[in-house]
Amino acid sequence: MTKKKQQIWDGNVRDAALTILLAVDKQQAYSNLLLNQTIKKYKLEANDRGLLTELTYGTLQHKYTLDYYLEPFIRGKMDLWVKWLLRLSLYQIEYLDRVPDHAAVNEAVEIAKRRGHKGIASLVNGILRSILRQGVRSTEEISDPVKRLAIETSHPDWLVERLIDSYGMESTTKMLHENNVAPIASVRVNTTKATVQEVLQMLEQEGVQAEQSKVMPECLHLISGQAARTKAFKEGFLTIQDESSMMPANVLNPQPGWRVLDMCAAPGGKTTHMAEKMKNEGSILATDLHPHKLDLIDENSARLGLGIIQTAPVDGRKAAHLLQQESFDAVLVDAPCSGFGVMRRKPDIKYTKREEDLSNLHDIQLELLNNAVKVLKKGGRLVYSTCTVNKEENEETVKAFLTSHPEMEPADLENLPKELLERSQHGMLQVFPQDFGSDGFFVAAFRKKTE
Ligand SMILES: C[S@@+](CC[C@H](N)C(=O)[O-])C[C@H]1O[C@@H](n2cnc3c(N)ncnc32)[C@H](O)[C@@H]1O
Repeated sequence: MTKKKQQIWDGNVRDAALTILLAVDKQQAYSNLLLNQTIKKYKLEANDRGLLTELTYGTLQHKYTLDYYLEPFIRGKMDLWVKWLLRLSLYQIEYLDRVPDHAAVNEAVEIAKRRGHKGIASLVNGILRSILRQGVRSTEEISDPVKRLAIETSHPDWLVERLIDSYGMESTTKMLHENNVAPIASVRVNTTKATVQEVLQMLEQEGVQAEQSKVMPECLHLISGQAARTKAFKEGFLTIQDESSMMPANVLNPQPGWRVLDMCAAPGGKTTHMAEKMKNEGSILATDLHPHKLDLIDENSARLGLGIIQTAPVDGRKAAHLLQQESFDAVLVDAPCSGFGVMRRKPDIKYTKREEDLSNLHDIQLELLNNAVKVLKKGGRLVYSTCTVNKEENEETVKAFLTSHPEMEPADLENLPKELLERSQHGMLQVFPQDFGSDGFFVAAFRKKTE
């Protein structure tokens, strides 16, 4: 790419990042979906894709910290887009070594001129140059340690307090810092089609460097390159999935020939994993509340060559009325949740979830589990999982569930590596983002008593 073209694209990337940030704020749009759409629409090349992702996630991830830095330099009201432009520019100045400060300021001024007028450009220029001269204030000025941690890591106060109550200051501090670090990209090998070594070789031939995880044997960590663009992906040799999300299928441990229900299945990451574990023998009914999401499961199973998955739109809270009683050997409830374990991937969660939403989620999770029990055969295995680190949705949902279901008992978490089993207690396992660099995730296993 010529130097001139690079410069033109640089401008577009920052502008595109600003458009995404504004849509996330104003329309509560999902940052990850908008990023993917923008990358497709502008047909961005690898460098620009990387920069756009970094600018969008980085600015969102550090929003409260950036606001704390900006506050002394802003007087009076300001349009929302100008505020986001300042955050975006200050993010580059404070966190990105590869962007020279003057380039970040110049780009901001150009965008301000294009989107507004000369007056706004001069305001943006003035604020950013003052910050460059004076530097930003230290968070040491915040005397309350909870508030300081909230600002330093850019999380809402109520969430920081809640996590400290549950896990203590040390773990919470590690977790909140980890939430601002880019996740490890990982993929799951489709073991019905090839071995781990074969898929590693296929990827290498396509210029993607990867290595086998030391935790989950079917998991590869990507070192460089993009799995989604490879022939190996298109031909169904792998699925893009976080390593923690590979736990539920392993813990449920469905065997070839079983009849399995995946109650909250879309987009089918765990459904297809289970089908692979079952060597594509038996049957899986994959249901989800939202009918339009079922296509994603069908697409994924077709790509992976898995023929045992059937999809149906079912509200899990009514599953016991719609499906046959005691007809499944195993049920997976990968429940809707607050997503506090995946804030690295979806930083908007930090700012949009409200504390009052959490007990509602707990109630829905219980309803789903109540229905799962009814369709599960005696002696059958039930696994409950969430991608959150919120005790109310994890341990407390399990406790309430077991209290109201004497016919169920906690079951051993089988089929997991030693490092994970050592962390489990009473048939439950909470993984934190700082443990293995994978998502924060919770899994619990139960068995339906035979009498
Ligand atoms: C955590 S996601 C599932 C991810 C999926 N298991 C995977 O591995 O790809 C939770 C899913 O639950 C679905 N859902 C929400 N409420 C539901 C309900 N009442 N019944 C069934 N599915 C529900 C959502 O549409 C969402 O797709």
